[in-house]
Amino acid sequence: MSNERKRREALVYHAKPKPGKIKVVPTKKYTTQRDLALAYSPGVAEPCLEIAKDPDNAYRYTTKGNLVAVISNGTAVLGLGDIGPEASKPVMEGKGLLFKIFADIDVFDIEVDTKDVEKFIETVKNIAPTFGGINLEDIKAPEAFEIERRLKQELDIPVMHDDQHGTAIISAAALLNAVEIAGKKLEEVKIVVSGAGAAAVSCTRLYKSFGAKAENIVMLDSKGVIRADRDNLTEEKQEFATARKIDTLEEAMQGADVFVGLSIADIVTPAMLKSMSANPIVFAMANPNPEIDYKLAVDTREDLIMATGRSDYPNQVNNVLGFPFIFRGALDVRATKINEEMKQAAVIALANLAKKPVPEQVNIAYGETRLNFGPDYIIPKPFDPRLITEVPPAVAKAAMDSGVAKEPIQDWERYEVELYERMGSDNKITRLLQNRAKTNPKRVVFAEADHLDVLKAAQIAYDEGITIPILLGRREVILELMNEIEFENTDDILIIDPKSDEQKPQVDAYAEILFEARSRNGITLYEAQKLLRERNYFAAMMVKRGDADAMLSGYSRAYPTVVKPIIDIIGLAKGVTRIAATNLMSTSRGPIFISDTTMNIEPSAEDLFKIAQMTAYTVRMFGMEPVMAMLSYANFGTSSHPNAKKVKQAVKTLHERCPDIVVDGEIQVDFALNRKMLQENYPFSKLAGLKVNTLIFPNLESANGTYKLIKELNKTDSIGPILMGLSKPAHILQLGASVEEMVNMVAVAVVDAQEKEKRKNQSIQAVE
Ligand SMILES: NC(=O)C1=CN([C@@H]2O[C@H](COP(=O)(O)OP(=O)(O)OC[C@H]3O[C@@H](n4cnc5c(N)ncnc54)[C@H](OP(=O)(O)O)[C@@H]3O)[C@@H](O)[C@H]2O)C=CC1
Ligand SMILES: CC(=O)C(=O)O
Ligand SMILES: [Mg+2]
Repeated sequence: MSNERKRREALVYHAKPKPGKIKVVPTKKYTTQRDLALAYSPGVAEPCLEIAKDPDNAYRYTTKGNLVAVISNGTAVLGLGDIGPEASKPVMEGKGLLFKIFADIDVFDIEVDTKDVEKFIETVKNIAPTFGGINLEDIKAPEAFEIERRLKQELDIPVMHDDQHGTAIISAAALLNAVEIAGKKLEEVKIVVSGAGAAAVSCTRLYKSFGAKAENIVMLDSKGVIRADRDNLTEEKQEFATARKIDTLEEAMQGADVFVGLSIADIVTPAMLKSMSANPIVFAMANPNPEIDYKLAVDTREDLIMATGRSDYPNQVNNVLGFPFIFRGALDVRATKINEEMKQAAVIALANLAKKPVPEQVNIAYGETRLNFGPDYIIPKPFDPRLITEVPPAVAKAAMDSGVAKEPIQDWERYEVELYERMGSDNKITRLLQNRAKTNPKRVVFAEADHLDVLKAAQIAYDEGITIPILLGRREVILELMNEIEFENTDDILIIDPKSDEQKPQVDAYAEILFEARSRNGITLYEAQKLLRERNYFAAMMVKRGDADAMLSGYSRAYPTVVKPIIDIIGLAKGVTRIAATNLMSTSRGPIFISDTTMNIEPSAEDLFKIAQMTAYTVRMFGMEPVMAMLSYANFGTSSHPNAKKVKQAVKTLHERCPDIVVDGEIQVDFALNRKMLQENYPFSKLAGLKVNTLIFPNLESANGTYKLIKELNKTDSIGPILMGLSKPAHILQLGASVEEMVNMVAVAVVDAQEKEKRKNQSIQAVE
């Protein structure tokens, strides 16, 4: 993708559909007059009075305990420098987003228009009562040191300058591991630190606390090596001044074991890398562009252990891995500060986590086959779901042990469950799906590629490495639209117009195949030729013949007109009598599959059994184990109506023929989703104590209505309908689907193709 396109994409992302990245969402009911009388006057006076009596009650009655201020004056924004408070807002909103998605912490971002240290401190102190913690961000050195020191001293809530300590914690964990992999000792390695600002000073201090020796460290600022005999050094720079008589980065790098970059882009040359010792460690952490380009560095030396602050290369050493989890632990024990013990505990927790076997989910999320502790994996990945249960407890425990926890944790097991459950609402399923698709991209034929949004989806999926698209439609229209959206017409992308003369030989060949298969079903060769000029028939035949791996259609046509060619040409998988569809909803309690959302109007007990079985197959395709409720208006025999009995029969068949599927019913939806209700009333159920993730509805109206209701009311992401039961991957888009929905469906089609390839000779029936 060109830099100009990346630039525009970033601007559109921030501008549309609403400007910015975060919003405030009420957490209490507010529908009735009674609710409002509690939420606001007169009811609100009661918690006010309680807090007036004892300010600590703010933690009980308000969001204070889970609210962090991300505060900046915009003087050192990433590596962009002093760009001012307004210009820093996208970064601060970004930190807010990361706090929320990784640790469920709410954030107000605050941009303060002053460079005056005293005024800044006063502002933060004045607003501190609102917050449970203060995250200082992108404030330049040396002011950052004084601001943080004073605020820590004068406030009784955790205050952390993220660029100093977040960065120090992550890079220290990475350094401990990198040194071990390089077969060296931290006490002995020669370290060059480029930058003498907030991040660099704090990182170097933490490395020293883990054993790095002052005499082995050379630090540089914009003027060169910080020598002890240099004039006008700040207190912090004096702390790291070297006695060596050298001036330049080039000289400092000779024979060095470690380079730590927290300065600006592109100041390290290949020649400098070559002059370093064997197995050198390079952390080029300037953002957004590192001190040396990742590829240039790894091409220069094979024995290099390389990390950057970026997410698009291995070893992202970025404070995103730290601040959400450090604050989570600190807030959860109401720590009055974030002290050295807590930081060191976070370092050790992170370093150790990188050495543990990586869950498959993380491999999938990063499109890796196998992440293993080693030169390309020295630190956990930010999307590792174990971070939330490993780092905050370590930080919380250190706070308790060092006496700064006002509310110590009593039950660690329960705390771990709480931490885990906080993460239910993120969109990791979409991420998982797209990344799994990327591991082995497939050729997807887009039957309606002459529609702008379909083409945009194909472009994104292609850019993301999910698919190699085959574009069906009028060639000149497709080319014009491609030009409009700067979708480069590369050699690997096929454009096919089944109606064109050029395509006639292939249409005729496909028609022969259809004619041969269907001539005894009343189809003539002429009719077959006519059908094959129709794009859905053509696309389906491409998949059938293996000229494409999957097809996608339905954006501009009614469902039945797309289903028919798919069934006619591709046909059902072995053992399947009817196809069905499931929708994956991303809900606040985690992902939920809903079936059958589009195909079977009034399924029989046998149909319900098959729908459940096919859905279980699809759930597993997403790397999850199904925990399935067979829904009804009745619970376990409370009604003898045939509708309830039908579900009961389907459950019986499932229990008999598919003992590997965790499934039960007939059950009402609230009992299925509310673990407490289920446990209290039906403790014998196979679902008791489990988190249901799959709902099989008794008929089409209820399943279809429910998924659309959830989607519209909650504005939840929905992936699907995912067609189940076909012999080859074909998926149907919702009429007028959004580009985002279509990209997800491309990923579904690709993953489906990967799975079908894997199980080539197995049919769904084989699991019976
Ligand atoms: N990966 C990560 O997680 C993080 C990365 N960073 C990155 O670190 C960098 C610094 O951030 P921060 O410490 O907050 O900013 P500061 O403004 O506090 O410090 C910047 C430092 O860089 C020095 N510098 C500027 N030019 C050069 C040069 N040519 N050679 C050597 N040093 C130079 C400055 O020198 P002088 O003192 O002379 O002005 C100053 O010491 C940024 O690029 C930022 O994106 C920061 C935090 C986290
Ligand atoms: C990552 C970060 O905080 C920075 O680059 O400033
Ligand atoms: Mg920063």
